[in-house]
Amino acid sequence: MLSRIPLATRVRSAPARRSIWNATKSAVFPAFSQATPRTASSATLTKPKPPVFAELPKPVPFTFVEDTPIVSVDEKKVAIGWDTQTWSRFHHVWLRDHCRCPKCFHPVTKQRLLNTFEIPLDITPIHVESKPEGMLVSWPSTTGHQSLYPWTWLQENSYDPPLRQQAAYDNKVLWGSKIQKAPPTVTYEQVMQDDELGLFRWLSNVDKFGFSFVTGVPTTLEDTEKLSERIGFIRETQYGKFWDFTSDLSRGDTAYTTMALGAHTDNTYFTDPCGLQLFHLLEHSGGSGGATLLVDGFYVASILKELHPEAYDILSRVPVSGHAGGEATNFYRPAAPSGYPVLNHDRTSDELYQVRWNNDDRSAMKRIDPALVEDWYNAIRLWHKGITSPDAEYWVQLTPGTAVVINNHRVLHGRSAFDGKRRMCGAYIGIDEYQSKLSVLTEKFCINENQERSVWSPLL
Ligand SMILES: C[N+](C)(C)CCCC[C@H](N)C(=O)O
Ligand SMILES: O=C(O)CCC(=O)C(=O)O
Repeated sequence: MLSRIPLATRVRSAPARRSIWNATKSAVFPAFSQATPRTASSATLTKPKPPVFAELPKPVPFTFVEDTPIVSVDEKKVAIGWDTQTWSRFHHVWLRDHCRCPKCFHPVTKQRLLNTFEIPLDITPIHVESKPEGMLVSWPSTTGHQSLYPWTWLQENSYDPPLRQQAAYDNKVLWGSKIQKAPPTVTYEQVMQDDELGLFRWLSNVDKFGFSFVTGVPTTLEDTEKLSERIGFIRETQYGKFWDFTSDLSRGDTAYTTMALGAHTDNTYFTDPCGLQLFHLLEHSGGSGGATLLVDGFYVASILKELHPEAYDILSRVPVSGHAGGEATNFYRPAAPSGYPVLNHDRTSDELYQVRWNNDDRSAMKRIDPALVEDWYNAIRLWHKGITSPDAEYWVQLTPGTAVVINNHRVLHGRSAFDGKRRMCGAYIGIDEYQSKLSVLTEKFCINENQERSVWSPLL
């Protein structure tokens, strides 16, 4: 029974997650069997519920040291003993390059002033001292250069070993169709408040769940545009800046028809697909359908990784290109001639950070390795079964006054076919603008409590 799965499975370490899925693998994932794709009519349509606050992100506490740590120096590195089991090692050249005294690091612009390339690769400290406020390093120099590194900063930036792999405020929660019971929601009034706490709750929802509703939005283009701009400036594209669209094929895209659109992410034809996508249904009269579909791509990917690791690997390796070619005056395709994989991972942490999937906009696979063609088609078939499974699909009927913002790098969206007059407005926001606003609000409410950004900020 699906009900045995917690509403939203907090992403913890893989073993913990695996134990949840192993226990219910057969019961939970008919998705990868012969599930028949559903339309909104076979789904239980719901309307967004009253506000559900995701608790604000709590910083992962540093392992504060009882007394000042032990430091020891060899010819290449400084070793710091946090406790008898935990040590970090920092190369001398790395430490010198990361000095943040006002001569080496601009205190206002937070930019490096030091000339990295004048640091001798074999530089070695004259003296290293463990002090209550941090590690004090004295360097060979005519001016007696000293660097003081705070202990929390050294823990944050420890790379050998990484001590804080997971970003201190990364609290992603993967979800399936059961999210419908308590979808992340804030109110327009909260979001528009001057103190920005409501805005932080909204973006914390998006950071955690990949989407969030906003209820009580005035049903006007102007107010919806203002709501979008609370996050950051709107990204203008070939579809315009703030869009107001309907099924008139005014643009060369099936979004401007009454057709159903399967779960997809937008802009797979851009090198940098938009980060957030806001939708606000202004009107739907004289017809039915047009329900909105949301699917957590990270959730489906983690199940695929569990059940079909070989398919997950193919989707993570084989690049796919896309195009927007429906208008004579423009033609879009990504900078990488082969495109980008469906599943994209951070190069060092291997964390999945972006899903790119729109089978309608996919271009001819003319650069695919012939040896991978059959495996790739098998892999996308498994992916399709996952994103169209009853376990993953969350269908919701938007109504005027409730907007939804979606992280287009994680959550796929779609809609059921419709008839009648349907008018949707919304906007794209770049992923960097979204993450910048979230970082600033995290600093304000979780790190600095409205203080000025320190040169030792964990964000730098
Ligand atoms: C959102 N708006 C209606 C303006 C444009 C929709 C573009 C849809 C396009 N096929 C894509 O997947 O990016
Ligand atoms: O019309 C809708 O509800 C969504 C359209 C869509 O998927 C898009 O614009 O990308």
